[in-house]
Amino acid sequence: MTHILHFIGAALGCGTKKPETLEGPEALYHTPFLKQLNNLGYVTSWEDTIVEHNPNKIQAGTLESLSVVHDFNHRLAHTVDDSLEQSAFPIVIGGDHSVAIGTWSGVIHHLNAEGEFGLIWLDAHMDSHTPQTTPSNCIHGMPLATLLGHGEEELTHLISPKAKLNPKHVVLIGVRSFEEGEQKLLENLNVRIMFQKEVHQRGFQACFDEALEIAQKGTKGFGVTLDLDMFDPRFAPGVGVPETDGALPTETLPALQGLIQNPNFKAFEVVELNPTLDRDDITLTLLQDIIASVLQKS
Ligand SMILES: NC(=[NH2+])NCCC[C@H](N)C(=O)O
Repeated sequence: MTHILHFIGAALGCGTKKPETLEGPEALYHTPFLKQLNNLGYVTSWEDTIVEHNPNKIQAGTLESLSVVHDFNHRLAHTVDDSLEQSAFPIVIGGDHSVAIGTWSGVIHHLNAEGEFGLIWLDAHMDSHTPQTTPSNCIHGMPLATLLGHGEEELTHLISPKAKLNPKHVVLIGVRSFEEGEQKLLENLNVRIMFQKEVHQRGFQACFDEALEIAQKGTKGFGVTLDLDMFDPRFAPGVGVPETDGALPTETLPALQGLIQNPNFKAFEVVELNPTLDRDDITLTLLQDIIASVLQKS
């Protein structure tokens, strides 16, 4: 199967107190990575970069930035939808993790799969706060709750007035930092959470295999959203909210290898690259290695 890959930059930073995540897509854009993928037999294009519109200079990492995040995600969702309409495979490059609201709302809307889409959330955090439970007021701590239908209607009802995800098709892997409010929400919803401790015990491959089952059973397709802070900070220093004792690339990348060949896999997203915090492009290089693994044909 020939895949047309659409890279979509999601240059958003106002969901976090360290808004330089909006420089993430640009950092990848300026590497020869896409050219190298064309040599691998892919038809690749950098489709678009969605940029943040913040005319009133609202401070990043506050609840007031909700309108900026809404406007941004509305445009992102339509871009992702268009991409799928052209039978391409969207690869979204963030941006802070609140871009997930736009990416997955767009994919799910396109597939007409509200409540019938699987999402694998690879992250050190749960990102499942609502404006009522958030300790930081940062919207990048809320995207999963939003997609599950909890939070401000402006975001939960993006594109269509329905919850995008059914908790039974969602799984988190790598969690090791969270607060009570978000934990309660996910536990009440019975979402499968694989804490990093479980990953250490069972190995990433076994966890990911189980996640694939959960995300594909009874769904119209699935996606993967990967927050670079899932990794141990030694391997991904360029993120805003690093957490020690994270995943190892040597264990994670082989499990993602060739995922593109699964016909149920509809889109991929990598978020939270903050180039100003990176060292020697370690995180930028890891991001490319991750995508290359997913795209590796056997
Ligand atoms: N996408 C992220 N890096 N999220 C980190 C969230 C950290 C913390 N739980 C908060 O709500 O502020």
